[in-house]
Amino acid sequence: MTRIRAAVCTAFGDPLRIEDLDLAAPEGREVEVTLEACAICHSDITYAEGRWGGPLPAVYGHEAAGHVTATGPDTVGVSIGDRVIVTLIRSCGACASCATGQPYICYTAKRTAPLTRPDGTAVFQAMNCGAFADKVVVDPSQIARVPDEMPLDVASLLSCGVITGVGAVVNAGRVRAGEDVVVIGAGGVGLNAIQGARIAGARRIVAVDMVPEKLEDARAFGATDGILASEDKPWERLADLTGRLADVVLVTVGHTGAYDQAPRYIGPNGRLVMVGMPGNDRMSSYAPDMIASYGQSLIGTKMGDTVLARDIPWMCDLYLQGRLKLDELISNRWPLDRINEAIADTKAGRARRNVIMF
Ligand SMILES: N[C@@H](CCC(=O)N[C@@H](CSCO)C(=O)NCC(=O)O)C(=O)O
Repeated sequence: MTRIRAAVCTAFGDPLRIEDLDLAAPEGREVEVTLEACAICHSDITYAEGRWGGPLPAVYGHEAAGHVTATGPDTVGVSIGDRVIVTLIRSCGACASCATGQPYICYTAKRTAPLTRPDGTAVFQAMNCGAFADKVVVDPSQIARVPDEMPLDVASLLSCGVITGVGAVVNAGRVRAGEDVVVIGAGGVGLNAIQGARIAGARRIVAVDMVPEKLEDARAFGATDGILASEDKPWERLADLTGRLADVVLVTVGHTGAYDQAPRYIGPNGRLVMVGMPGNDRMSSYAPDMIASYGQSLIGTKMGDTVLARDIPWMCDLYLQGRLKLDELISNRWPLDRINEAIADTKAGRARRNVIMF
């Protein structure tokens, strides 16, 4: 058992409270990772506001990186000192999802409960991580090694926003060279979808956002064009710009309004890739006859359909070659004590990624 400092949610919607907690020692194959950085993702905010439910008290945070400081008695292939990212993708390796190459939708992996208050009260390790804390204990399936040349604050972004955006394009959307791509939302995930489309060789990459400055950001990450979502019938601008509808449309924000509009941008045989996750029970509507008669597909994706052992090495290489922008994604670094200010800044839509440094 180790004493850690963590940001704890005690009531949905309230500021997180910095508390000392006890973290159990790693059991079985588990590993303890001392964190250097954890970025704030909109999913942390959705949980902290109660829009996805879940037990309380809880520690959120799931986009992290650090180095391994302890291993369980049965851990294999991981050494103390390894520099790793920590993700929420916990996979058992044996269920139907894992056996068919989809560890990102394994829902059978054993849940651990390593967190307690000093008085013994259980604290929920949200999203399998609880990484708004200076240390975590996680399953080894959740970690991936990163090269020594890669700073860990930058590496932390790979744990969610980058793999979700790039993976949605490459793994889920299967964008091919020469296809036209629309990315709705140019925030922390959308910018990565945009650079994923650039890496995949898309012809036109059209960013759609409510905020003009975000369309400028989008261009820096590879967008060829931008459409202001606040315009009347913004989808009509697509044909003006490119002369055709899109092959692939990605919704990267958790807004049902964006999902309602998305099919308007898709051409015959096109794919709608659903990435952003609205709160529970939020609905969108579609015209099924159009989707059927134009042979279109709706594709849901969690964590960019990422297989860590396959995808993290190539993304690290692309970063080191200067082809995957990561440094540019970090807006600010914050100490854990100021996490509520960092969350407010993320909620205000000002930041690409705010990173908590331990
Ligand atoms: N509506 C769902 C929760 C949505 C969901 O799947 N959230 C993801 C976080 S997205 C990462 O940015 C998740 O992995 N949640 C935790 C988990 O699956 O263990 C619901 O009702 O739960």
